[in-house]
Order: sequence, then C-alpha cells, then structure tokens
Amino acid sequence: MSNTRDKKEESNDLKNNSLQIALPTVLCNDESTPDKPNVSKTISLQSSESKLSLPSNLGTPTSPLRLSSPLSLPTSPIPFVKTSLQVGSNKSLANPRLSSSPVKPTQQSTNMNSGSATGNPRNKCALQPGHSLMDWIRLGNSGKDLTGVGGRIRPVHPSELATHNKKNDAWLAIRGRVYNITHYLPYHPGGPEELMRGAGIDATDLFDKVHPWVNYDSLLAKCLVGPLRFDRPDAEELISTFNSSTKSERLREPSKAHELVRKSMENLANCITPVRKKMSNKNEENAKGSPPSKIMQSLIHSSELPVSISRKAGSSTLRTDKDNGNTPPSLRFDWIQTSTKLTISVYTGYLANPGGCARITEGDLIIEVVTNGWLRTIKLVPEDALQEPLQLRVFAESGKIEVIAQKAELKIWKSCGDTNLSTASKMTAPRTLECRVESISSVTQDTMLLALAPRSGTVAVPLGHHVRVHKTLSGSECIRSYTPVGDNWGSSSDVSAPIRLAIKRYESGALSPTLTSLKIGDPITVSGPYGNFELHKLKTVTTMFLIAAGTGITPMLGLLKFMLSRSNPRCERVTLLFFNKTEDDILFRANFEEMMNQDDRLNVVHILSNANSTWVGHKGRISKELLSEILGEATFRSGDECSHFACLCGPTEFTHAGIDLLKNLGMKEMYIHAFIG
Ligand code: HEM
Repeated sequence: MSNTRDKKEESNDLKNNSLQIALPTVLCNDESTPDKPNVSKTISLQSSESKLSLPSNLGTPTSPLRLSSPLSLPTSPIPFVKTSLQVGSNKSLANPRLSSSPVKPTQQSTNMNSGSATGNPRNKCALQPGHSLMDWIRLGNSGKDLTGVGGRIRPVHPSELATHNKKNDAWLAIRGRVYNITHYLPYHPGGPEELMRGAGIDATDLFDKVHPWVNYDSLLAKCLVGPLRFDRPDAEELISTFNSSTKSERLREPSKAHELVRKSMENLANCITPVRKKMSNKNEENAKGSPPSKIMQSLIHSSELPVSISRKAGSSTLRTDKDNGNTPPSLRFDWIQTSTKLTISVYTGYLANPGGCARITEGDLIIEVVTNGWLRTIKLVPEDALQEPLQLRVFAESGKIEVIAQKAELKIWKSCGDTNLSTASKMTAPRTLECRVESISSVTQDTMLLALAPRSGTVAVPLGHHVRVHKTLSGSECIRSYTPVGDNWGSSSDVSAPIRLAIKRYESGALSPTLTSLKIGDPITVSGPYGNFELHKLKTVTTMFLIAAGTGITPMLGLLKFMLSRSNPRCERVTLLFFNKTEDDILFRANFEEMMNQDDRLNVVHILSNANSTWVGHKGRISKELLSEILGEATFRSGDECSHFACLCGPTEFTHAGIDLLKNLGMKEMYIHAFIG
C-alpha cells in the first residue's frame, strides 16, 4: 500500500505523526479448542413463593442448553463463589457481616438475631403495596434522582461509604461500585432489614452468599454513586474508624490492612471479569425443575434487565511465559441475554488491548478479535434471528470486548446458538472497511470531527493505534493516518458512529480539504488497525506524562481516559503538556477543562508558541526548562521509574526533542513511547 503523504501537509508544524507499521505476516497453525460440553447439574432453591430450578452447569453453545423444564431458569453456572450456596445450612452466614468487612460490634449482635439469611437464606419478605419490581422500574424511569448526589458519578472513599449506614441514607458497595440503596429498601424482596446489613460496607461477599444470581447492577443502575476508591491510606482510615486499636497496635497486625486492600482489589477484579457462580448440586431430586418465582419471571420478561446467564462458552489455548508473542494469547467468551438483546463477552486478558469488529452475515454473528497482531474469528449461528444495529464496547483494562446484538423477536433463548472459534492466525494485512460519514462537527476553526460508521456492523480500534483513510483523487489513491478520538470528545457526544476522526484542514494539503468537505452519507474507505503501542507496558504505571503538539493530541485522548479510569493499579497523576501555536488551535480545550474540574489527578498545561498578548499561560517551545518546571525534575529520580511513563506525539523534530529532554531529565527510554511518523 503506497503512502502518498503530501509533502506540504507533512511540513506543517503540528500534525498527527503516528508511526505506521504494517503487522507482520506470520501464519500460525494453533488450533483453538472450545471447552467440552459439561454435564448439566441442577439445584433447587426453595422460596416462600416457588421453587427455582438452577442448572449448575449448562454446557457450551455447541451443546445447546438442556433445561429440565421449559420454565426453569438458566443461571450462571461457572464455579466461582468461594462458599457454595447451601439452603438453610450455610454456616458462613452465621456472622451476618463478614469478618473481612469492618463492623460495629453493637450492630453485629443486633443483626445476628434478625431472622435473616442467617437462619433461612430464602426468607422472602412481603412487600408493601406499590413496591413490586415493576414499581421499582417505574420509579427508576421516573427521572427521580435515586443516587442522592445529583446523578454525577464520582469516586467514594470507604470512609465516606461507612457514614451512609442509616435507613434514610444508605449506600453499599458491590464489586467496586457504590450504590445508594435508600430508595430501594422498601422494594427489596428480602426486606429492608436484610438489605441494611450491607449498608455502609463493601457488601460483595454478603450479596454473593445470599443471591449471587441477582442482577444488582441492572436493578441499581439508577442508584450508582460511583466507583469505590480503595487505596492503602483509605484502608488505614477505615480500620481506624471501626477498630479501636491504636495505630501501633495495628502495625503489629499488618494482615488486617493487607487483607482489606486485597479483598477490595479482588472485588474490583471481579467487576472487570465475569462473575462466576458456583452452585451446589444438592437437592438433585429437584432436577426436573420448577417455574421461576414471580419476581424472576418479571425479571425475564422485563426487556432491560439481563437474565443471569454468564457462562464459559468457549476458550482458546493459553499463552505460556516462553511465548514471546509467537503464540496467540488466550481468549475465551461467554454470553448473557435479555429478552431483547444478546451480549457476547470476549475476554482477551488484562491489558491485551484488543480491537475488533462485529457484523451479521447471512444471519450469523461474526466477531473478529485482534490482539497483538493475532486475529481470531468467532462465528455464532444464533438460536433465533439477530439483527443490527450491533454495539461493540472495549474495556481496555480487563481486555474484555462486548458485542451487543438485537434480537429480532422479544423472547428468552435456551442457548445462544452454535459457536465456532477459529484458529488464531497472524494478521497478514490490515482490514479494509467501507464506511459512510454519519456526522460532522467542528472542533476548532480549521478542525472537523468526522464520525464514520461501517456500512455494516461495528468496529473498535485498539488503544493507541490508528487507521488510514483512503480516497481516490484525480485517479490516484491518497492515504492519511488518523488516530480515532473515541467517545465524548468534541461537542457532538451524541454520535454513535464508532470511528471518530479529528481532521485538520490544510488549505494546500492533498487530502484534508477533501475530507473536511465531505457531507453526511458520503462514502469513505478506512483500513487498520496500525500501530505498535503496547498497553501492557503500563501495567505498573501510576503516573503518566502525555506530551503532544497540535493534532498529535489524538492518541493521547484514549490513553488519558484509560489512565483515569483504570482501577488496578489506580492512577495517581496524569500530566498533559499540550503545545500549540495559538489559543484558537487548542483542540478539545473545553473537554480538558471539564475533566480537570471533575478529577484532580489530571493536570493539562497549554503551551503556546505564538500566543497573543492576553495569554497568561506558558509560552515557547519544548525545552528542558519547561519540562522540568512543569513535570518536576525530581519526578524521574525517585527510584520507582516503572510507575512513570511518557508518551509523545507531534511533528518528528518535536517528538525527538521531547525524547532527548526526557532522557536528560532521567527518564529511561523503555518508559517512553513515541508516536513517530
Ligand atoms: C448485601 C446485602 C443483601 C442481603 C443480606 C440480602 C438478602 C436477601 C434475602 C435474605 C432475600 C430473600 C431470599 C430469597 O428468596 O431470594 C433476598 C432476595 C432478593 N434480593 Fe437481596 N439482599 C442483599 C442485597 C440485595 C441487593 C443489593 C439487591 C439488588 C438490588 C437485592 C435484590 C434481591 C432480589 C431481586 C431478591 C429476590 C430474589 C429471588 O427471587 O430469588 N438484594 N435478599
């Protein structure tokens, strides 16, 4: 593929200079092996209303679900929960608050006699009239603020969580997310008293012991306050809130703090990997199953609430330490459904930085996943018809890809259908995708945001990678590289198109005048992904320096969001140094300001080379003085280099100068990534 970069365009001092590297063309014969079907086991849970039959192992999609009764409810069968659910005899529930959770002794003893899950975990409570599940859904859709904090998502310290432990002000945390449960209390089928046992604490284990299958995240979606912030100082603080021992005493018992941090990390990890539930296979006499309770039936028929199906559907070979990238990394997938949607989750591994695309071809759902140059295809022949639009979401930290497809008919399927996971092969050439312009908006006076949607299906580019735009002009193909900016950058955050490119118009450029003159609906060809950015290099990074010039900002946007949202390790600081000529050239300035207001870990510093007299910020070009003043010379000499990382993108001379300066300041080359073109 020839790159006909316009020289004049090249010479402009501020542009996107991402390195363009075609992926190597190595073929691999590795055969991925979906898991063998497992034998289905069933347990029965007694409730005051009905028996609910839960097959504990559902086989794979290639061996469709065998339900003992058409009405029995398939649920999450994957072994996970540390203690299995044993009706009426779970000794671990004898202590209503788990030992790892901080408790007030007085509360503890009161709760032990509450006639709760302690004695009979299936002890359901009569709800007051007007407090059915449907009423709760209605309340959620009423527009009422159920978060109690204005609906703005924000991190919550465990110490703050602990203060919300009263009936008129109750929060709880499950898998790293904090919910305001105050309004849900009268709607809780297990009764408000039971639910209050989780108030003010990380209630993950408690919740999982009673009813791991309950879709709390859907039920409490409108009550989300924010992520649970759990770092070591907080753990100390929390312990001192609940533990009367002095600090020196606690220091003699380091295991408590460690245990608390470890538990929280575990819960956070569960948040980004599928929740696997182990069901006991006791009570096998109920193997024939019985209809689900009314509550569960309404959950099934409510189109927005997922039915609890999360199961291992297939997996491929595991990578060993010796692999050096020459064998494909592991991949597995599972699925979950509501009556209107089917979601396939593909797990590529922590920081695997996947990209991919999904489409429906001749009724089959085709998902292509790319990790580190390896391509795998999952083909799903669905049990019933699926239709577009498809949604594809990538969770960069966990390496999970979620493909959401619409069901043609509103119903619950017994299985997702037959799936086939292809052999992994090295990508021999980037993919070409026919797109059309879905929306156009302006970012600055000369930069447009072009949202491109594939003609069919949907696509996701790995973080820090870019695409090329191809256009035939006067009989010859013209190609330019752009890094997609991702969601919520620029003013038109309502755009659903997956590829969003910030394109700066250079009047004398070969392609940019054409691209910035495109109209909605115009066709455009895109290829990719390209790039050599390795996300796993950020494994231990907690401090990030992003140094960009002009449109060189585009690869930084995704990294910035990734750093601020990652949970393990939690990011401490992101400093973005953004070089431009004039104030008018600053891209996404309003977005940066808004983000800085919301998150004090982010510092964006603008430096102008051609500032007007009213500019009070930094002026000049990249220099040692400027970098050491803003980044702090001592930063790189602290001895924990592997927690620091720098990325640079801009004109070639700018980037090279930046690398030299960072090295001069003591930063090691291995902790610097340059997007060089
Ligand atoms: C963490 C503290 C919690 C405790 C101790 C607790 C306890 C209980 C108990 C004892 C039951 C009755 C047993 C049964 O028949 O299922 C129950 C049912 C239920 N709870 Fe909770 N619960 C807690 C949190 C939650 C949360 C956060 C939600 C979701 C928002 C929730 C939703 C439900 C639902 C939907 C049922 C009915 C389940 C079914 O029909 O099988 N609970 N809970």
